Amino acid sequence: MWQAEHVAMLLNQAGFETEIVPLVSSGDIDMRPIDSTRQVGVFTKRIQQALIDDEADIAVHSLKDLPTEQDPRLQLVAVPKREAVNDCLVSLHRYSINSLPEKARIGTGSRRRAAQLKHRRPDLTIEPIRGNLQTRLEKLNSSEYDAIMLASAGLTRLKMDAVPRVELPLEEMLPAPGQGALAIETLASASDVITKASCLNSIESRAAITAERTLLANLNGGCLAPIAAYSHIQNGVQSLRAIVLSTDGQERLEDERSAPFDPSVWQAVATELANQATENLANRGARELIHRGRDDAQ
Ligand SMILES: NCc1[nH]cc(CCC(=O)O)c1CC(=O)O
Repeated sequence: MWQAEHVAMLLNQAGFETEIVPLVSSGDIDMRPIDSTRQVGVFTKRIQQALIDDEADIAVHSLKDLPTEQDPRLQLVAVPKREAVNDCLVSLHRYSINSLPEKARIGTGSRRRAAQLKHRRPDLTIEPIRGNLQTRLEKLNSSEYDAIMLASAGLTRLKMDAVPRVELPLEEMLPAPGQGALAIETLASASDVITKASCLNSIESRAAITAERTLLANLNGGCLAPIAAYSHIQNGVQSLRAIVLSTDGQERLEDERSAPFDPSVWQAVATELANQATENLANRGARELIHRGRDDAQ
């Protein structure tokens, strides 16, 4: 709802009228772990269906939740300027990764977060956790966990500034492809809406998430593999950093590269960065790591 209202506000500022169509996704209702027994798109399918059924003109998603495979009936029209991309560690004691007590129990359902944490602290125990932010924070308070890991963007959007959190630097915890960005989708045939919604696009955020998501798609990672990627543009240069890990965090492959950013060919630059990173990681065994991770989960 925050995301939809935020986008409505941006559209209003651009002079367009909006109406919110509240929807509930299967990912909101079904509290089983999000694993390979479930389909992709648990947070986005219901919202996309509203476009197809003409219940809504514009879909607003967390970009991180949007599968990389594009439904041909739909179009990713805009990526607004990205917010906080990093993850944070939430605990009553404001632990950092280094100061967590020996063998602490950490709540996360993300293999990417678990693997990066275990890489630094093999002694920690990872426990699954699901539910919206409020539910997860209640579980922390009832001391089922010593700490939980969350995207900072979620806490910031919900103005949960009172929650004791330690921001994790990108060197310790690289985010998921698309983390902290929103995705605005429409029907591919809705040219009028496409023209209006395009004004919300940030070309730099779009270029960054394109590099991250192309890498994810190239590696066939889906949303479950321990793959982290972060791209951004600074001083006319686009950089891409990517990490692939084994689920236990013991093995870790990293790639970092950059290229001059040119807005007129942003898509080619982003794709080329991702393709080169993929090739380098694949040559070092990334596909095997990802494959093994899949078997671990079954
Ligand atoms: N389905 C989980 C999800 N999808 C997007 C966010 C956070 C906000 C974002 O990354 O844009 C979250 C929660 C989390 O990872 O803590």
